Amino acid sequence: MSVLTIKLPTNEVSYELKIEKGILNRVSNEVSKVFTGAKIAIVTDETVYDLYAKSIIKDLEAADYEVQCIVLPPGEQTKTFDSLPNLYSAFAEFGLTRSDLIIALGGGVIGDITGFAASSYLRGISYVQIPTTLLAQVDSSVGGKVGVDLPEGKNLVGAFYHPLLVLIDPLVLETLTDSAFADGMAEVIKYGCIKDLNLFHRLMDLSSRKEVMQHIDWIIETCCTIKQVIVQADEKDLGERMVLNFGHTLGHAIEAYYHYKTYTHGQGVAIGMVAISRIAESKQLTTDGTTDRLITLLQQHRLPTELEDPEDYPKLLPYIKKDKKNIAGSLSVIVLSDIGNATVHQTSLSFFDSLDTGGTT
Ligand SMILES: NC(=O)c1ccc[n+]([C@@H]2O[C@H](COP(=O)([O-])OP(=O)(O)OC[C@H]3O[C@@H](n4cnc5c(N)ncnc54)[C@H](O)[C@@H]3O)[C@@H](O)[C@H]2O)c1
Ligand SMILES: O=C(O)C(=O)C[C@@H](O)[C@H](O)[C@H](O)COP(=O)(O)O
Ligand SMILES: [Zn+2]
Repeated sequence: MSVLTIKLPTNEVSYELKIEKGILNRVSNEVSKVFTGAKIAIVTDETVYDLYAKSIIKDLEAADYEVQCIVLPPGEQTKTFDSLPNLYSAFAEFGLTRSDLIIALGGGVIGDITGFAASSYLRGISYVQIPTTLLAQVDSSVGGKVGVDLPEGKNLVGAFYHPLLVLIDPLVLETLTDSAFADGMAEVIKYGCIKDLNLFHRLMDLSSRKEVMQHIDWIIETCCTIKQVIVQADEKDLGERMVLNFGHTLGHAIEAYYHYKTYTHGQGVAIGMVAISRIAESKQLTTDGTTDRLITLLQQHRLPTELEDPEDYPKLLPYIKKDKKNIAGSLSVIVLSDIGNATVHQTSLSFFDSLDTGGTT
């Protein structure tokens, strides 16, 4: 088992990320080390419920916890404000108190909405993340960003609220669809781009999902370690943490413009990383050839690199304006100086003037 400890000096929060094949068989044992209450509400989606929730419920009940499972529809459409009242009511009907626990069992959608519900129910109740997608295991379950989407923009309502514990079982990745697996690879590739040339090179040597899975423990640990270091240095996203948003200014705009139906988060980020790199390269902010290297790697891992309809690029501008990194008229965009090195670049909307061609001038 690999254990990473996230320590946040600002408010003395500290929690462990445990990565181990088969750890899902011992949830009650791991939970009992950090939680002494009686009731546990599990929030999951229909797909994950059928695959994994039933045995976890059995295990927790056998350990004498009183368990209630709340099952939401799968997909990004669930990560909205409208899903919250049902969640809060289910917690209240179950009689969940501040000494009880919520478990988020699922991908990033379940982790984000459940974490937000946990942050606000009774003004804050403890929760545990059990991420079941690659994306959630390398990114969304770590670092405490929780929230929901609005039609106006992605993650526009949320909080920083850290879990008590994160349990990562790489075995559950076997049941992901190829598309969901590729979504996670978009964030893995992002880590290589922003911080780790060695990771980028290793990913170039892996061309199939099977090959990636042969190195999955190392990949998850490497990504989580990068995120751990960044989050510890800048928990509230005021500086260095913004590099984790590489590709997201456009990615989030893409998701919102298509009403969270056409492109997944991973796909949006993949297309966003390419477009921003093209623009930055044309402005000599990024080393020549970087975008081509990125495109090759993304395609190798079955990710899109362009919008299907290039005429839609300029339509993203209204959403770019609403990006959370924009403060008092100044836009922060994340650019790579080269692979492995990202910086926060202060600019204005004119940075995106060549967006009508996806960044190609
Ligand atoms: N909080 C953060 O720091 C952070 C970071 C990155 C992404 N996110 C958010 O995460 C979300 C995307 O997460 P995602 O890609 O995990 O999507 P998701 O949660 O929608 O999961 C994708 C699909 O996989 C299914 N699934 C989950 N686990 C499975 C398993 N083990 N086997 C088979 N099917 C499984 C789900 O039912 C769903 O249909 C976005 O909303 C994004 O904004 C948040
Ligand atoms: O943890 C972070 O910080 C990130 O930016 C990670 C991103 O991959 C993630 O998609 C996050 O939810 C984006 O946050 P937002 O603040 O841009 O909504
Ligand atoms: Zn992301």
